[in-house]
Amino acid sequence: MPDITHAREPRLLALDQLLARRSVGPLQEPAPQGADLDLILDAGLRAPDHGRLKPWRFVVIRGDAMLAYGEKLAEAATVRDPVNAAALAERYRAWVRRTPMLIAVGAVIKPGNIPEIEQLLAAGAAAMNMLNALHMLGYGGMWVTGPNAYDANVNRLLGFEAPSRLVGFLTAGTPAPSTAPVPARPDRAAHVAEWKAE
Ligand SMILES: Cc1cc2nc3c(=O)[nH]c(=O)nc-3n(C[C@H](O)[C@H](O)[C@H](O)COP(=O)(O)O)c2cc1C
Repeated sequence: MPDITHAREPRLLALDQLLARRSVGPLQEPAPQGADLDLILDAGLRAPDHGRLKPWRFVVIRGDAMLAYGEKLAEAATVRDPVNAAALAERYRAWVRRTPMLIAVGAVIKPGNIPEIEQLLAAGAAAMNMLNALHMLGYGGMWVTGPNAYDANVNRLLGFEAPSRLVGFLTAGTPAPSTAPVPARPDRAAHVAEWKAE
């Protein structure tokens, strides 16, 4: 990242950080822990939430539990997709071995006036806040879903009984050296319009 600390007025430094965020695939140890991890989780808990339902639920998976979690994913794959179970099991085992930490993010859905989608969006906003916090603290991570995020057995394993559900997993760790080019950011004009009265 370019050294922008002297080029911008102080109130824009956080925004510069935000604009520089990108997802990081290859990660290495250390993963955030202690006070850093608390800050990241607290950032998640600052997400907006209609009706103050506090639907956010974060499940941290790390250390030895990562390997055990990989075995559970392998079991879930056997039920979900028996034909490809062996290949999927190997893929998930390899994935947990190279992932320093996971934060599973979901919403505990409460019945009532607040539509389910708004509770899921609140969980999504929490995920985004945590990705930004990871980046701002010098860590890296990426929001991933895939079949496990939609698998009832995996949801249940992590404490999400329908209608409560996962919105995804955040990988978390320290960015590994990478030569992959940084993708260009979207063109603002392609995504923004201004509505005007006729
Ligand atoms: C809800 C959601 C689910 C995602 N699931 C995956 C996934 O399973 N695998 C993947 O490679 N990228 C997934 N992505 C995309 C990456 O997290 C990331 O946003 C993308 O690679 C673009 O990188 P950037 O964040 O640096 O722009 C997902 C993104 C979102 C918002």
